[in-house]
Amino acid sequence: MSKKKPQPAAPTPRTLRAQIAKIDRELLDALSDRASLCQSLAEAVGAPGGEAESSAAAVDKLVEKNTGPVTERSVRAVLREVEAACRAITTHERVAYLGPEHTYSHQAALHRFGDATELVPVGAIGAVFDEVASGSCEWGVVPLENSTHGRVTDTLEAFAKSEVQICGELPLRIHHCLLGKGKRSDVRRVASKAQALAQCGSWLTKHLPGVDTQPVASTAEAAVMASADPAVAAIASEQAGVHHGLRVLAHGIEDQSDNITRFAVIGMAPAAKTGGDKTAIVFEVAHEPGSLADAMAIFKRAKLNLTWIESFPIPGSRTAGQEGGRYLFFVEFLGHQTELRARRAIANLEKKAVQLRVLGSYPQSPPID
Ligand SMILES: O=C(O)C(=O)C[C@]1(C(=O)O)C=C[C@@H](O)C=C1
Repeated sequence: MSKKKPQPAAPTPRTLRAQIAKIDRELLDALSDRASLCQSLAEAVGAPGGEAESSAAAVDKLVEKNTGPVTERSVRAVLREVEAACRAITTHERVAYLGPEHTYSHQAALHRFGDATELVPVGAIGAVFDEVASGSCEWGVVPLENSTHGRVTDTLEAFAKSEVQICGELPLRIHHCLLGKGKRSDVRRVASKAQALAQCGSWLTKHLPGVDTQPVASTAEAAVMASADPAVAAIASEQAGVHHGLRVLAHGIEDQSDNITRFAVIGMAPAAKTGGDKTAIVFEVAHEPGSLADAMAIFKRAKLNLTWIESFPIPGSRTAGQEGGRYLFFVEFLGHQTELRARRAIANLEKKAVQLRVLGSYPQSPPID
């Protein structure tokens, strides 16, 4: 009979705790080393410019290497905070977003910039652009488009008037709740940002027929209103509900379960090329037959793959549908504006366009849960 090999003794809770404490000390040492290297880098190259976005792209790449058991979401949150904490030592950056706290824009800003960065709530999307253009904030976070309801008009309108750049994108999964102080049967009015009301349009028709809707400045603003009046329900995030002491009257009320809003990170400095970039431009073509088709043929010839196209009436240029109205076209394609194909296409389009502005090049980002 063969003798059984003696098994090594299973580690005791005490030794396991000691090993965990040792790893924690190593993590702290590594964090201090990382922060010192960031300080040296900042001294060597001067204050960081478009760097926040390439760091975000580096986090995205690193998250792909995660083999578990920690979830992708948690790994991303930890890496983002490490990044933000180290940046906060060398620079005091401010990020404007559509407030008050607990809007989806706030969530997006936290995802990209972490808790260590100063986040500045403002009352309207246009004000986010103003904060960045005036230099009061280095960055802004604005919703660009939604997978269910399409473009965010306030943002496109602001891009039509502003010189700020898109430096990054951040697609965020959006799950709406119906929130209220009382019961669902108490609800006489549903308040929210127009975008959020539209994303839940079918649900509202089916479950609250005949109840009025009220568009307000943001979903969190609606949560504030609902906290003051049981007859008002808000469509907002669960976090907004928790913050304002509201009950969740219904969960996941978005009409499409895969509801994603793509946010843009805006700033004044262009983002560096990462190799996996997109470029957004806005242009106007002459109001004559074939001019838009000619413009689009330029992208075909340059073999530039389009990822977004949107037409937008120039504010104040005419009455809707009437002859003589002027339109802006927002186009996004794969590639960085410094690459030869993109440079050629932009130069050719500039010759045909009445006006053209490159909104920016930025790293492609995967959706965040
Ligand atoms: O009101 C908010 O919470 C916002 O951040 C704005 C906004 C938007 O206008 O698109 C952002 C994401 C959601 O799609 C709904 C609302």
